Amino acid sequence: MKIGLVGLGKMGRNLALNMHDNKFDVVVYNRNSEKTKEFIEKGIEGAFTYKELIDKLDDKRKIVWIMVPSGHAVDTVISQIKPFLRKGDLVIDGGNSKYTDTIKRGKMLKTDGIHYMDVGTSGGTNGARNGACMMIGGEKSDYEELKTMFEAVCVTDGQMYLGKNGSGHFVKMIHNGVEYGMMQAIAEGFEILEASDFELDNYDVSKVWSNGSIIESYLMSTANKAFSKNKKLEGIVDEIDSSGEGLWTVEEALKLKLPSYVITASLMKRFESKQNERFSNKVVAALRNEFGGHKIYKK
Ligand SMILES: O=C(O)[C@H](O)[C@@H](O)[C@H](O)[C@H](O)COP(=O)(O)O
Repeated sequence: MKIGLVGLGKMGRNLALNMHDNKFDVVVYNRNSEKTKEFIEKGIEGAFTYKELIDKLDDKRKIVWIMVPSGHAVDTVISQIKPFLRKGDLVIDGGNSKYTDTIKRGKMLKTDGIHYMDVGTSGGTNGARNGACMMIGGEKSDYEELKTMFEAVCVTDGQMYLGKNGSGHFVKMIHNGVEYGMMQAIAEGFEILEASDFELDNYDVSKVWSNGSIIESYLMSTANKAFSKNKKLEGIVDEIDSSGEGLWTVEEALKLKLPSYVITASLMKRFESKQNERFSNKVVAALRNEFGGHKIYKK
């Protein structure tokens, strides 16, 4: 099995290295050819055009894994690779696409007999490199064909076939809604600690909470990592970006008329962060930077 990986951003590059370490043949393509050259220097096969990429894949079945930002970029890649694909080939979207877009793309590709698979990928940049969590939607037979690869690049039990096209991205979207709420709760806790007169050390508190407590978690360890570098998060501007998944989760809750207070409030906090100065906003911004390499604004 040979995978053509499109997009050598922070997630794509780590996933390509992870596949390569696990002895899966991977051919990489990136819009900016400098990154492709870096990979070729590391001994990984690269391509500089989509035609070259697809020519280098197995004749029996071309498998192209897209790791580009959600939205327009995914449609652009699909439209550019499609002329080189044939009936039975497989396109995988490993980004954070909106599940409704995934369903539309799957249907559109199906008219030419091209298979589509959605792989919601979690675990941040470190996960992509050393063992990710993947939420997978598409045809079961495609999943079965790729199962050994999913098992190799994910942590144990960290990959799951969830059902038809869209289900992988749907589950990842809700995952991110939960992520918003959990991060916000952690951030508010630290804001209250910070305002108390106990003169608490954020690093110490996040450390003890990371060892045996009920709220011990990947996110708490991430907070501990951020505070180990900067106990008071000095210099971090308290603005939090969002790439869409929280908003889509809230839209879904509204559509289903389900009261989802925490996730909705967490999303509102992000919007509010663009207007007010709050320590809790710095905490969420620092956590996103730690686990996902997302930009933080510095004073
Ligand atoms: O599970 C993960 O590894 C993260 O969720 C990852 O996918 C990314 O860091 C978020 O998409 C950021 O989302 P926001 O930009 O909306 O905070």
